[in-house]
Amino acid sequence: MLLSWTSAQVRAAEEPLLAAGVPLMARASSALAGAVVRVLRERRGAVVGGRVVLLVGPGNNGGDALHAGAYLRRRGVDVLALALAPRVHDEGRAALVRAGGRIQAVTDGAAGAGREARAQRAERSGATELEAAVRAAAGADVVVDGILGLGARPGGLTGTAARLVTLLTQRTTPSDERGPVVVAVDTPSGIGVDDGGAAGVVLPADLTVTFGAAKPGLLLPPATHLAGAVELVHLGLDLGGAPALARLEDADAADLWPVPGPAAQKYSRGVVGVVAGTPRYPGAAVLATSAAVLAGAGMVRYVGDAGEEVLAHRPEVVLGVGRVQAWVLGPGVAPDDDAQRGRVASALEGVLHRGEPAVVDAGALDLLPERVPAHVVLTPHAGELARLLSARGHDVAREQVEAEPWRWARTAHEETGATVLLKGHVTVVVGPRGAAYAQADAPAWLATAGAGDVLAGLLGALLAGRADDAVEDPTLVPALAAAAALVHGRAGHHANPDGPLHAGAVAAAIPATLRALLARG
Ligand SMILES: NC(=O)C1=CN([C@@H]2O[C@H](COP(=O)(O)OP(=O)(O)OC[C@H]3O[C@@H](n4cnc5c(N)ncnc54)[C@H](OP(=O)(O)O)[C@@H]3O)[C@@H](O)[C@H]2O)[C@@H](O)CC1
Ligand SMILES: Nc1ncnc2c1ncn2[C@@H]1O[C@H](COP(=O)(O)OP(=O)(O)O)[C@@H](O)[C@H]1O
Ligand SMILES: [K+]
Repeated sequence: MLLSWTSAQVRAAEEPLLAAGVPLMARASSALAGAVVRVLRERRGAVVGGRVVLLVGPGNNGGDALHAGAYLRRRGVDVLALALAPRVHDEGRAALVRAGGRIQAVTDGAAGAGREARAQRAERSGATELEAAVRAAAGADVVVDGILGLGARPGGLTGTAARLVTLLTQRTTPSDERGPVVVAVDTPSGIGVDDGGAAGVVLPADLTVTFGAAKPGLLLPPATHLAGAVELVHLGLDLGGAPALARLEDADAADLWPVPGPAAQKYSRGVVGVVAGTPRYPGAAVLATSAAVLAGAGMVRYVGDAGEEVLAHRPEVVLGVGRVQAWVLGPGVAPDDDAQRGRVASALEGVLHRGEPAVVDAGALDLLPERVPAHVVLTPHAGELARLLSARGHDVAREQVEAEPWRWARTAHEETGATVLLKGHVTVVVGPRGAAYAQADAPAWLATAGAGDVLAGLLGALLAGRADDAVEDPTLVPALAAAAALVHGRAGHHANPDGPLHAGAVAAAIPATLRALLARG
């Protein structure tokens, strides 16, 4: 499991070590230098003679870059530090200079100039300086982004740093193999370290070497897409407490998946009740029931008017109401289908009285009671979440939910009590007691009609299989929801690696995906 802690949690954990004189920056910068050495070896087969440009900001993040630069210089690397702030880390600067590295102040003349003529002169020479800096960075083997880390204020890069990064990103395209490899120090500079925002311009990294612990921003969109591969350097911090945000890996999902023992029978394995689809939209009923069957439910009951189509595709499904361990409510339920909405409402009533876990999706979301227990899982996409929150007095649009998925999923959990699984390229899950997950397991090809119905059925089977545990321990529910998102994403890859997908193929890939996952886990 990949765990992340907020900047405040990381700083608090660093404090006692710094007070005890533990050389955290030396540890961080030597690990950073080690990562750059590996990149140089991979890129050019040798370290000596490699060209590294450091982008250096005003704080300790720049200090890390400068100390790493000193180390690299001693290994025979040509190191140029571009100082993008009036003052940079004193010891780091001295170490780099002692090692024979070059340091160059960069201004772009746009700030602080006095009279007009002087300002124009400064602007001209600043522009030349900036242009030369961009050329040097674009021509390097590796650019080390040490402008800002934990100390980044909201709003992103400003001033010279912003202008340099803008010009550099225009000059280099990520797919250009001749362009520099970008290694970010701790975080890509200017991201929202704790919320994954990217308010201003950010230099996309190929690799982020992060210190002490991953930060939530490295797991959340949009910043996660700017971080590249994330390498964690352990600094020996005692982080204690709960992480802010986690990401499940295959072994975690395997641990959470119920595997039948020899005494299993279909009822003990969990019955899923599915209220989905209508005669006009039977596809959602077929996909949700199929996914529940293929994910290994003991039995699937279908409730609704699309029974014929469901049976034509999945003869294993039983029609009609009966006892279930978990519900899947809402896929393909149209707003004008009073009969199916009535069935959803009565299932939800049962959920409140008897307490089974339930997945509340699509057409069931607007039938959600005011408050529900955490073993009710909402599975909206951003538009549906915006609608649900707007109906409860929050003025929020789809784009805002997409920009800050964790924040709005948290709000929806607080408003409803439900566990909230917010779908998207990164699927964010929020549950009780601060439990939160960000899963990025799916190919973008999964953004296809019906894929959400498959997720709902798959999650329903998992909740039915672990219904007692889910009710007893509500903090387990978000982990189960995250595991379902992981399996769903992996099934997308499995169904057609790197190619187009249709939802039926994703459902069909679930058994093999689970087999592979359980064999590895
Ligand atoms: N503690 C340790 O020993 C260890 C720390 N480590 C390293 O230290 C990093 C944290 O260092 P840090 O606290 O110095 O913060 P950092 O991100 O370098 O920047 C702060 C400076 O930037 C400025 N500034 C902020 N936003 C700005 C903006 N938008 N535009 C312009 N300026 C802006 C801000 O100004 P101020 O807000 O004070 O006005 C301040 O001057 C951490 O990420 C890790 O790399 C590791 O070595 C492990 C051991
Ligand atoms: N860009 C993307 N990359 C990966 N997965 C995505 C992307 N966009 C959407 N998804 C996933 O595809 C599924 C789409 O679900 P949904 O929007 O409910 O579609 P539908 O209602 O048609 O079934 C969700 O599981 C979502 O997480
Ligand atoms: K950085």
